[in-house]
Amino acid sequence: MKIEVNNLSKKYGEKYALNHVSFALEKNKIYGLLGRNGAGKTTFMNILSGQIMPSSGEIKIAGENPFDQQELTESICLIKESNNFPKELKIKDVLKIFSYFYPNWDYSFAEDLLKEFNLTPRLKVKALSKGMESALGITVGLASRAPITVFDEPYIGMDAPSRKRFYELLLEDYEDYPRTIIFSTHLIDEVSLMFEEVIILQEGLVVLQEDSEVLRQQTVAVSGPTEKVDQFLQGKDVIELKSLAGNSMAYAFGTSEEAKDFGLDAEAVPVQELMIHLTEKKGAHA
Ligand SMILES: Nc1ncnc2c1ncn2[C@@H]1O[C@H](COP(=O)(O)OP(=O)(O)OP(=O)(O)O)[C@@H](O)[C@H]1O
Repeated sequence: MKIEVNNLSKKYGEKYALNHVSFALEKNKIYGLLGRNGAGKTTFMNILSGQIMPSSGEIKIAGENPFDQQELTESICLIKESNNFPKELKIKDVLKIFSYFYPNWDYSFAEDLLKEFNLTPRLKVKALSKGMESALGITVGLASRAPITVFDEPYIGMDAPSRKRFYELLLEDYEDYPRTIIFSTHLIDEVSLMFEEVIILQEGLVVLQEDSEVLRQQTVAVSGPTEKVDQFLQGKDVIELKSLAGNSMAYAFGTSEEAKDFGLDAEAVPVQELMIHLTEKKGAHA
């Protein structure tokens, strides 16, 4: 489902959490929604999923204004960082309730996911550890197969192997059942390879929206003798530069071909570094 965001704002008092942003998300793509604390990511995801109203502007889903709550509920699954489920419910009841909401719900996939994450269906939500509660959120988010699935830092408390398994399961299921997935995270380098497109917010503005492959092609990490690195960097937008004992390492906008012409070693720039750089330069790449 295509999502069009038109001149969307959310104001709290005098402060804009989102400041007249416009952008579009294509259907069946995995988006990374990135930005520093307070950038407006959660605000956007909450408006998209109908949890809060915008101050002005609109979001259209598949060309329509999603006024109808039923339509929204069926189309969008938002899994937040915490408190996704009533504490008194048992896991099996959580799954039952969500299976009613989502027409594409896959019962056997949900059961497989419970086993995968060692979740016992008769346990109450209040008895779960943080990581187990996150795993339940992920189970619901994936089994919903909602055309728009939104994960807002969904893995709090999960250990690294469980998170890795989650990313693998998401990609496997997405291959078989493509949908629009919006993923907000601070663990950027852990998941950046999964993103097909990256959107970076800063202080309520979109400072970058770019195809991940294009980003990878347009930026380069170089290393070599300081003199050569300096020559290569002439006239380029430098993301980061470190020098030690006659050698330098730099992240910059440029291609690996150019870097190799200078006789430098070239690799991809970690998306996390790019995000830090772009959100330091206020208003850059608007
Ligand atoms: N209910 C609220 N009342 C007042 N201000 C709010 C409210 N919700 C969000 N804000 C403010 O709006 C701005 C954007 O917050 P938001 O939670 O969307 O950011 P975020 O990018 O999700 O941050 P984080 O990465 O820390 O989760 C922040 O300045 C925040 O303080």
